[in-house]
Amino acid sequence: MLPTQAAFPATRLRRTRSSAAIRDLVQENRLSVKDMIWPVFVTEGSGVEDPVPSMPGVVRRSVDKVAEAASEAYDLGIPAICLFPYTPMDKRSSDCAEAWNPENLSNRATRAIKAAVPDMLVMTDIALDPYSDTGQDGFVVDGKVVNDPTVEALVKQALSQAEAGADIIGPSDMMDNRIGAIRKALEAQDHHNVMLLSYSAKYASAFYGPFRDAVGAAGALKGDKKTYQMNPANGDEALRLVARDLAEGADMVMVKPGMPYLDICRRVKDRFGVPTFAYQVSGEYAMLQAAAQNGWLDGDAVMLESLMAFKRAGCDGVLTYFAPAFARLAGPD
Ligand SMILES: NCc1[nH]cc(CCC(=O)O)c1CC(=O)O
Repeated sequence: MLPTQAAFPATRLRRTRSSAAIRDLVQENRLSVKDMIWPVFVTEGSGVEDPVPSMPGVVRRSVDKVAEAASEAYDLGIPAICLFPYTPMDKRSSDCAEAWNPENLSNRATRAIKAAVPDMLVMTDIALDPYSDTGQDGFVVDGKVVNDPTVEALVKQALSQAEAGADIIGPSDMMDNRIGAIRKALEAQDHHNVMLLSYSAKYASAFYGPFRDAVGAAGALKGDKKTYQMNPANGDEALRLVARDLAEGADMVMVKPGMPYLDICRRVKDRFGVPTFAYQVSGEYAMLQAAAQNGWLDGDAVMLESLMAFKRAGCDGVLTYFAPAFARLAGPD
């Protein structure tokens, strides 16, 4: 409800913008590194920091370097890291068995982080695209991504991640019934406190391009992901997906990408009042960084403004490649 405002000059809305002190005092939202999850790419080898060309400032790290980066991130105040593996091509296959190998990159990185910084929250990704020879998030049969056999595989993947010590499991695959199936399996195996942060409203977006380069899925991917990821034209459908995932046992939900979908963030937060995250995805990061590198935008300023937009849209937190840069700029709270 908007209060009735007196007419000018009794009301001058510029009064509360007239100094830095008053602007701070009436500021509605604040950014904190405590609300950030840092996505990190993991690759084979040791001592490796391999730049991702389409994401200036982002590298793929070998497991030892991931553990080192996790310690530094923890010291910067970053509470959570999300792991994405660059699986070697010879370990990608049509049965995607590497996805639930206890010794796969993601699981080794989880254990290494937990050994180095036990209090860092580790989030892992559920989907088959880093392990498949098709670049699709599920099994492909007769040219179609099949739902139910994929969910069986995702359950195995989730259990192997929980065994490795993941705190938060993030199903990004967009199959139907995966949250319920994973939750049931986690409970049955006594992983009662493993959290599910569901990529509930994940759109079939062109903003994932640099990510697919980073995990080596771009070359393999034939076609698109439109039979499972959402149509960017839809909003109501996002609410149905969130409602469904919560009913199946999701603890937290996500909207992805972030900046072009802030209306969805706001609707989800208002409607459900559950922990709501946005993923400021690779393409959003890439376009801001590219413009900043060209001197066309002030990099720090647009980083801060874009991150603030998520808070204003109602998000409790954000997955962002900017997490360390933000932390260095803003300092711990
Ligand atoms: N399951 C795949 C996955 N998990 C996270 C992202 C994108 C993240 C980003 O662009 O930063 C994707 C890409 C896709 O769906 O093709």
